[in-house]
Amino acid sequence: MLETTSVGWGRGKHPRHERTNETRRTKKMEGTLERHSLLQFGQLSKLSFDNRPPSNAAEDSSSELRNELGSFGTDAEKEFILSQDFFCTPDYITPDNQNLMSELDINMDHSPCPSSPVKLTSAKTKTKTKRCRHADSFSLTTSDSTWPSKHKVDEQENDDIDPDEIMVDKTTRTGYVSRTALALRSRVMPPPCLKNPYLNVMNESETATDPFAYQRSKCASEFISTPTLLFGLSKQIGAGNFSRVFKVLKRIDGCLYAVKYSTRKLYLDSERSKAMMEVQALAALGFHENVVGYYNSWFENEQLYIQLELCDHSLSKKSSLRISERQILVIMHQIAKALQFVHERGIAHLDVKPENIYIKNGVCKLGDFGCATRLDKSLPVEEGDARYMPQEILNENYEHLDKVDIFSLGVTVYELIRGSPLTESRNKSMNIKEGKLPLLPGHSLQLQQLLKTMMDREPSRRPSARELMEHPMFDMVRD
Ligand SMILES: Nc1ncnc2c1ncn2[C@@H]1O[C@H](COP(=O)(O)OP(=O)(O)OP(=O)(O)O)[C@@H](O)[C@H]1O
Ligand SMILES: [Mg+2]
Repeated sequence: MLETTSVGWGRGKHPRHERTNETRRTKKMEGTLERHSLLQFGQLSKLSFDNRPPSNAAEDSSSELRNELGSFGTDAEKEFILSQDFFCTPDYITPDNQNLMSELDINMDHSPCPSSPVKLTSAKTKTKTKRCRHADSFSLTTSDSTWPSKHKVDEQENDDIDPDEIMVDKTTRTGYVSRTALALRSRVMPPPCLKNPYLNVMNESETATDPFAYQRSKCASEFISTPTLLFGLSKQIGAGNFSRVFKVLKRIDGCLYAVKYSTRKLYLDSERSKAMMEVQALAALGFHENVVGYYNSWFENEQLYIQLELCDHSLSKKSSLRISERQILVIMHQIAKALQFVHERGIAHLDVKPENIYIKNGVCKLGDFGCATRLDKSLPVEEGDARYMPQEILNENYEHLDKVDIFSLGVTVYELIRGSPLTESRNKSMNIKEGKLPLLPGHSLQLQQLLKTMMDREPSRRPSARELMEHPMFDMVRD
């Protein structure tokens, strides 16, 4: 069995006992939801910034999702409808006739905010504090019109707080901390603020030209209201070993996204830092059409949420279908492009497999950067799914981490050609790891030869992603 081949894999993202297809199937069947425990409106913070407009989410209309949800009938299906509770308040459908502007007017305090607050003792100055505080809470309500009434009540109850508690700096505006902010902070546990280790690999000019660098660092320290409230309708579309993925509608822009969240609660800083590696890798990489787009991430209720570009499905859906050689070449070429991009930024993916390759409008996107590490071995190596890993990784030889991805892509393509999930037979998987591929009837010898090289036992003999891209086999699919 495959497990026997994965000796010494305890450190990986995929524990040995969770590697079997059976377990995987069972996991994917888990449609029930831990309902409201997530929405405790506490312990949240914003890690990064919405840094790109959605590329196409708008075209996938919200009404489509509403229709899909509306057609659910059975109890099992209703389970999924309940998943809406995950991401939204009970009024999860934004009323069509809402008049946002007039609501803003009602909340708006037109009084000027004092530019330099001073210690307030008189009734008059107390009023000033109130005004300023109103202005502050206005900014919250504009960004989140569904700010829970529970919080509003809290604020009113706190109305008699001694201004001394509020004015932390008596002379400068920058030192002003509003009551809203104080109330928020009392419920917030910010994530550890770390330097992005994946960004170190970029040369200075690349970092300097990162158009979002400023916003990222600025927003890393910002607190916002419960971010899941920003999302309306939702429906589970995937599950991994430690995560679930939802298709969600973002209220404010009306676009659909995928939001992945960790099923395990991350109580320790070390656990949170580890989970954050995935978003740090995504953020450091930036945009590439063959890499799943990253928008935002945050901690809420000790779970990490990642807002991603929504794709149609993963390639694993295709592994039961017969795929033509041309389609195979398209997939290989597009993922080789993604790998070239990732490797050039000094990063290895280390979990390339059909489940982690998504299709959107016919374009392949590499996703799930939960195992991403640096090629220079300055970060810990956490290997992906053992079935797709070459022997050297199992022997903890990390000299050629980029070639690990090439090997995994070879196995992925081999699996797609076979049309059935990889066998868990030890003998067969050992043969693959040795580069001994059985003949693949109906496919060109050139393709089979290429796969054999990609899965060579000796990593240095495998082509690099760039070499792969330039292979003449791909001439017919190059755009
Ligand atoms: N952006 C997305 N668009 C559409 N579906 C997605 C997206 N991200 C993830 N999925 C679906 O959710 C599944 C699980 O996601 P992902 O692989 O990121 O989770 P994971 O817990 O890291 O997985 P594992 O550790 O088991 O590899 C994917 O196989 C895919 O089917
Ligand atoms: Mg995955």
